[in-house]
Amino acid sequence: MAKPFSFKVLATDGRARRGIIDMPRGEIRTPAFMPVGTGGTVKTMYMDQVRGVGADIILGNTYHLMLRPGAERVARLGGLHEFARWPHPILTDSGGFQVMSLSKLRKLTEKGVTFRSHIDGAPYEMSPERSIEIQSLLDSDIQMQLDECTALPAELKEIERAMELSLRWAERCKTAFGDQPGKAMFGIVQGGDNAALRVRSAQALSAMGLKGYAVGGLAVGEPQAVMLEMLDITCPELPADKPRYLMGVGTPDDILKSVARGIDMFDCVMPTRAGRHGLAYTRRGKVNLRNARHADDPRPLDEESDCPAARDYSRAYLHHLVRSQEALGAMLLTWNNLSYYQKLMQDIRAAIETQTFEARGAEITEGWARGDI
Ligand SMILES: CNc1nc2cc3nc[nH]c(=O)c3cc2[nH]1
Repeated sequence: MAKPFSFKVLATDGRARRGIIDMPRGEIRTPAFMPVGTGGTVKTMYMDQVRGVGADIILGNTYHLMLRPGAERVARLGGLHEFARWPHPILTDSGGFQVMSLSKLRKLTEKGVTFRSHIDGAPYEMSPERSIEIQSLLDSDIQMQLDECTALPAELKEIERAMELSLRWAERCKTAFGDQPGKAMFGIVQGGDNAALRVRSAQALSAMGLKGYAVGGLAVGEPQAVMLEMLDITCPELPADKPRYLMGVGTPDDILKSVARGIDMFDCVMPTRAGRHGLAYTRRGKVNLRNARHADDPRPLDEESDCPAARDYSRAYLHHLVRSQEALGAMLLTWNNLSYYQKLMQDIRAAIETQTFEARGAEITEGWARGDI
């Protein structure tokens, strides 16, 4: 019998929580940052490196994998962990968000979404049941419900319609998921920027007794203040003994402020995407290696880092690689960025354990403000 899914809060500091999720494929130290592994790969990284920077779990995109190479094919080849050689936990999103942001000719009804692939125009339909089936074929450890994320700003009645549809789809996903020992299906709170709808969504999902809860419908272009206000409203309505996952977030500053409001899990393409565009995250803020000011700078990004990409290469060399569009440029900067994000999470976890989260957060923020010397 597989070890059941469990979440324990080990320490709190204000509303911030230090916890641990225990699953058959390993433990997830929270607050956790999940590197995005869109098509079964964390772009430009070997999985050993992803593990090496301290990631306990990665995110896989159902939409991309169902289109190519196909969920049934991945299942025939032993599942996503085997396919991508990542033996630790994987969370897959449901695909709904990517359908609405990437696919063509999409139509959404009570049944689900129909759409055409952005790759070859082939027609697909995705119901809540099919989304869970695909995530199970991928052998995903944490599966997300199919939902409808409303783009903001939106009319109140539109936000309400999508929130209520997402609740009905949560019930259908819970039924379709059934009882997969050692795995979890998370619900997703919707409700846009409306407090009453957020509360209704969170309370209805909490009543379903799910293993974890995501806060969706945010990081869709709204100001940070609106996102944080929605967390202030939503988190208190979710069970304190279950993980809370803020989807698609975010910058290091977003993460600090969201942990302070009770969020335990994050995913964001920023560190990986920025790495491919010549941007480095460091404890002194962001450094754009495309900038000519780095052309003769012999210093590494951060001499104190334990990541070779940050410690062993000059800015001049990184600038050269980025300007010449050498693959190694994207590789080293992605490595640096993921290492920085994991170090940030490690500092956050340690600060909560020692009840120094607020002070540590202020120190980290000052480091960014000091800017890159
Ligand atoms: C990058 N921002 C962002 N990525 C998201 C992914 C999501 N998936 C499912 N449901 C969501 O509401 C949702 C919201 C999101 N915001």
